[in-house]
Amino acid sequence: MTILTETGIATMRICFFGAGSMAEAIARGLIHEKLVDPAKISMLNRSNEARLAELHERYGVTTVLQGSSNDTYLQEADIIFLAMKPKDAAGAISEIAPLLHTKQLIVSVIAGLSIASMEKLLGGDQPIVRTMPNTSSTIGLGATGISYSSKVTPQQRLISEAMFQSIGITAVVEEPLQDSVTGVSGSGPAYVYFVMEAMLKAAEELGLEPDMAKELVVQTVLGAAQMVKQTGESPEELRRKVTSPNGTTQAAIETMTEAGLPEAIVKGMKRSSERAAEIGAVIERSIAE
Ligand SMILES: NC(=O)C1=CN([C@@H]2O[C@H](COP(=O)(O)OP(=O)(O)OC[C@H]3O[C@@H](n4cnc5c(N)ncnc54)[C@H](OP(=O)(O)O)[C@@H]3O)[C@@H](O)[C@H]2O)C=CC1
Ligand SMILES: O=C(O)[C@@H]1CCC=N1
Repeated sequence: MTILTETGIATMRICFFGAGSMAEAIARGLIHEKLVDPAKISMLNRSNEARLAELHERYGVTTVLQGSSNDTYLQEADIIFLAMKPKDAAGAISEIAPLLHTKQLIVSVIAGLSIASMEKLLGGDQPIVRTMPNTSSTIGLGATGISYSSKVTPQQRLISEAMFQSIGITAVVEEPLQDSVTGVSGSGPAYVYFVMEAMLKAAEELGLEPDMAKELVVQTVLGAAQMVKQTGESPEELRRKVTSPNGTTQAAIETMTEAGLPEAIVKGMKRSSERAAEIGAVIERSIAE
């Protein structure tokens, strides 16, 4: 608590530029963990008023449509989260660049968007934090990769890490590794949900009622993740303990291996990482043109 108080974060105004799923996950976490008062948070989007009304209702934050009459939220914020889709990022960031000043901390969650591209778009000397969080931040179980531009001060690093640690764990990485973090934990929750979807489908095909199937599958995934965390044993060791020689699990694992499951997961994760780099390159080219 002392470190958080020292950073002065409780007195800071935070503006989310882009009010979608990721912005909500972070804002909810910060509010729920009592790191920031909702009165200090503003959330802006481009057109979706119903979404803004929902966020205001749910969290008590100030919500506004981005536009000239609302510039003040961006101008007065101490911390600005950039949280729109990558395709909207270049246009949106260059539009607000003239409003910003160099004391503001810019925190991006945008996949692929490099610090160099943001520096070009902002055209100023703002300290920039590039992050790759995930949606589990909503319940305080996020995993966020963090990289800093050379302008970020030690105090601003503390603030950034405190914010993301309040909603999960953090890993400070060299910027080139952010695309790898995207492939691992940024997109990661979706892989687990994808596996769960298949497990649910199979459970129902095996005759279980949907509600019961869901309860069994969720508890199995939760228990398995907690086993890795709490026992300190590797997933491989734990898998071996489930697998009796010539038993049911061995039969399942052999079938899944023959069907190419391990390779498919590795290939998919590498593709996510590669896609993050592609997205970043597209933005970079659009700025250069
Ligand atoms: N979802 C995830 O799991 C993760 C997402 N990310 C990154 O987070 C970013 C946001 O993703 P996500 O939250 O899923 O996206 P969403 O589509 O849910 O939200 C994007 C938001 O940005 C707003 N927006 C778009 N253009 C502008 C603009 N010009 N000015 C102001 N607001 C604008 C949209 O408003 P409107 O609807 O009104 O246009 C919308 O509220 C992406 O860059 C993604 O790469 C990172 C990690 C995980
Ligand atoms: O799918 C995406 O592009 C974003 C980035 C990581 C998770 N969701």
